Amino acid sequence: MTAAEMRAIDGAAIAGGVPGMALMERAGAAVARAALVLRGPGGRVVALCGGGNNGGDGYVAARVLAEAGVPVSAVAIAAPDALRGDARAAHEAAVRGGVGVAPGAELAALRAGPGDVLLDALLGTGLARAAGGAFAAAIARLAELRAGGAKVLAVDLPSGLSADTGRPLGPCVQADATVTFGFLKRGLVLHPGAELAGAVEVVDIGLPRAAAEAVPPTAELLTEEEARALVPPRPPEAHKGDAGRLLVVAGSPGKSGAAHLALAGALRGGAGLVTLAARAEVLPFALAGRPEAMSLALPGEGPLGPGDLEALLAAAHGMDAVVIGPGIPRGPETAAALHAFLARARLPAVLDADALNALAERPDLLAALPAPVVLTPHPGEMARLAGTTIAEVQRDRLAVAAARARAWGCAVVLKGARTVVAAPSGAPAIVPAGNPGLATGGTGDVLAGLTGALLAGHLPPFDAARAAAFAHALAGDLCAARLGQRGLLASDVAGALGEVWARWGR
Ligand SMILES: NC(=O)C1=CN([C@@H]2O[C@H](COP(=O)(O)OP(=O)(O)OC[C@H]3O[C@@H](n4cnc5c(N)ncnc54)[C@H](O)[C@@H]3O)[C@@H](O)[C@H]2O)[C@H](O)CC1
Ligand SMILES: [K+]
Repeated sequence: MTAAEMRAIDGAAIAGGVPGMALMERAGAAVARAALVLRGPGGRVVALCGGGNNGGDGYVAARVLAEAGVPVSAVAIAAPDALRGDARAAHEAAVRGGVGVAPGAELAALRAGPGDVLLDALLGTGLARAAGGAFAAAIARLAELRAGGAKVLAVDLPSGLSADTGRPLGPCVQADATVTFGFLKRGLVLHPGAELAGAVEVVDIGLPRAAAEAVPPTAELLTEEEARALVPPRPPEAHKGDAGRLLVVAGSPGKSGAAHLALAGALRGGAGLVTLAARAEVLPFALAGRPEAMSLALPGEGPLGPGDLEALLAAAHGMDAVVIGPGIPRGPETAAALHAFLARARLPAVLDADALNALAERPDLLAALPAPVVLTPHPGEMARLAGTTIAEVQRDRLAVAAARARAWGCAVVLKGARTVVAAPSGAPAIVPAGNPGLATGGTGDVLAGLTGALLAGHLPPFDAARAAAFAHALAGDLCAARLGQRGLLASDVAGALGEVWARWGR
């Protein structure tokens, strides 16, 4: 959920007769429970409270702990007389319940260490700008005390983190754990928010189902079970033609490995028959150790261009899907040739790497293609295709992927930490698997081949893209567990796809 979506659900719940104070009570009680889990023997709890409802949750948690006899106090980072509504009531109840509330000025004198828990109830989904003044000072103090051994428990989300993008707006709390209310916020799943939040617990605060259903999600977290369900089991009587025929156009001198890895991804991805089309000099290296693949030499030399069109169309005959891009020889003539090929072959296609770079000159051509297309850009390729910068792409990966998928009428797999998969309509999916070990040469080629294999197996493009992105990330996690992130190679990831299928019973 985004902050606005949470506000809408909250509003619908209150309009539907659930008092806001009841929500705040459950939120605060859940925070109190989590604080007891984090607290060490004899530890104290201190709630640092802001001026909105996030602060109100902090006051409720402090009161609940005081009622349970836990040593607890609060620090008012926003002056209590400026509090309104439920937050004001929560503060008053805390004071009545015996919670000592110190003014923000006393923050510098606050002591906390091992065993103690600091509640970050400064700012939640109401964050509107970078924290400054007393809020920035409180965030800095939390970091100092955490360095001294105290634990930080974030209320709803680490203060300073954008609930929508996963990026801090300015100074931001680093938490050990976060208790979030009702639904995961996007920012807790996307990087770097996922690290800033620590261990995230989603708690039910009694938001009615009807209130939640009134606000359809605009992003989905893809679960392993959902990804698995996208991949159909093989029918008992399957033959290799049913499993799909895939054409892979990949590789050039110096980049024959890209073709090799795309083939590995395609074969381990379960394509029934895989054919590589590449310049003759690429084939011996690309096919080495891959006797399962077939091949076709593209006559001519240099960049792919109009001269390759007839040979590629002949190769595409009878195929179910095509992967184009990993390591292809590219020149100014390549974009038009690829477009002509896709327009005439009318095959579901995965476009990766240099095919994307070629099309960056004419991304408008994508919208008019006759068959479904999956694009698998990394942030640099996306920036070129979208005519923007990498920083802009990374600032809001979900929004960029969704907007480009809509504009180009394609499924888009925006690779990187927390891969995002978007379709021309509907909510984009976040893939909560994968690790930095996948940031190594060739893993993208494996993903392109794998996605092509699923497309060739007649999965709709968004399903193929989501299943492939999850399976690939999970294979990367299985490899990292064995080899470390540093030791992981792209070819290991292709091999580990087999373990993913075995785990999924596919
Ligand atoms: N989702 C729910 O159903 C429930 C959520 N609860 C909690 O409420 C907060 C959101 O509360 P809200 O009052 O809208 O906002 P905040 O407390 O996050 O912010 C308060 C206030 O602070 C101002 N502000 C914004 N940015 C800054 C800044 N950088 N520095 C200083 N002040 C800033 C802004 O004007 C805000 O109004 C949610 O996260 C949950 O914790 C409910 O308690 C339970 C139901
Ligand atoms: K917070």
